[in-house]
Amino acid sequence: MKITKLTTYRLPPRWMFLKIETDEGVVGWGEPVIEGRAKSVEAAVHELGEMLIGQDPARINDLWQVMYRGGFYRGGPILMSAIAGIDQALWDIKGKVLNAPVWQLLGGQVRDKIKAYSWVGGDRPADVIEGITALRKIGFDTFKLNGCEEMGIIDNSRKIDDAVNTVAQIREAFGNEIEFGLDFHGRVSAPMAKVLIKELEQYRPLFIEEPVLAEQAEYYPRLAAQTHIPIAAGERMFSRFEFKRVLEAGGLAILQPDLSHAGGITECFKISGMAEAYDVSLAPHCPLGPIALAACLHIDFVSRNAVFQEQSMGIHYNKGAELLDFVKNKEDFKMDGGHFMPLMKPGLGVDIDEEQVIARSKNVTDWRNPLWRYPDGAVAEW
Ligand SMILES: O=C(O)[C@H](O)[C@@H](O)[C@@H](O)[C@H](O)CO
Ligand SMILES: [Mg+2]
Repeated sequence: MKITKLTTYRLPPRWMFLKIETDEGVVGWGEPVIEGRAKSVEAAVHELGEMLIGQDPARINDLWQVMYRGGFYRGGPILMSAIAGIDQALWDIKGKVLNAPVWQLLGGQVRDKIKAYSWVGGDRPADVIEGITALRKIGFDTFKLNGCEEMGIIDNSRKIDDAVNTVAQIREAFGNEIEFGLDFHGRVSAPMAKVLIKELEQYRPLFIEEPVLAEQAEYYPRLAAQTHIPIAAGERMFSRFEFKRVLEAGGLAILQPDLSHAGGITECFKISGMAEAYDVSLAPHCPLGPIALAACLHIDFVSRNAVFQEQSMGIHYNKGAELLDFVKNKEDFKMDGGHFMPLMKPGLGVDIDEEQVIARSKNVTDWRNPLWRYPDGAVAEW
């Protein structure tokens, strides 16, 4: 079998799908994208595609090494997201050829179901509580919310109180019948993270995510040393060579590699094994579309240290398309009591509605993340 064509489709809300065709008619789908830089990743996919045309799609490990090591300059969000989507599509092809779901090819299930969590938006505590109440009705009991708005490098106690007040009201409303992670989203400097974490300790959030930016990862062990709250990060780390450093330094209790940013299934399966060796859990990052989610689920079902799975149903970013809009077999993303069941169809197990993809890929507006500024005009971390 030989790879014959790569076609990319940029789609609402901020996704990109990749279709890889072969000379025997077997097709694989992937989701290479970095939110806000879809066109850059699209260019990278087609640059890397030049090395794939005519190659045997079954040789995933070799093709991965060719794409990664074949370039003198490597790594980073754009190239690793391009490799990720191509890798997902190659695993999709392999599963279809061998008539088995990817988790079966990776050694079979390690669990029967995986807990899902849902984003809950809202700027005021009342909105957040309303959101959680609605999501509980459809089976979720685990949530994630932004831990704070923009936060000055050194900010005042009112900003801290605002952030803590939301969390206090959530605990007040629901006690410990629910759990929630707080995503600091890299918005917070190390000194402010120290203060915020200290004040939040008493409310026992399930985890605190990206308490500081990945480029400040040396603070993760220091912040972990001051708190009992598990620290999570990983969505802005792009290969096992980056994850190696944070595992070695310690401090992270939860690794959150993104299956569409960190080199795909091949790379994230290795990362999950590395994390297990350090007794660190895995919670793949996934605010994206159905192919990215499927890739996460295949890793969840073969990684004992996977603990919960992010998914984007109803996420505040999904304007213009919802998680399963481009999927024919919506029922295969089976949920039971806030847990995903395994995808059973061959390959990634996602049946893409190509007609819809083609139609909706025409004149797509490119999503950009907001550019925040402090009151004094300086750029703030979003
Ligand atoms: O944890 C999450 O889902 C993320 O932090 C998410 O909010 C961002 O990755 C966003 O997608 C960036 O545009
Ligand atoms: Mg995050």
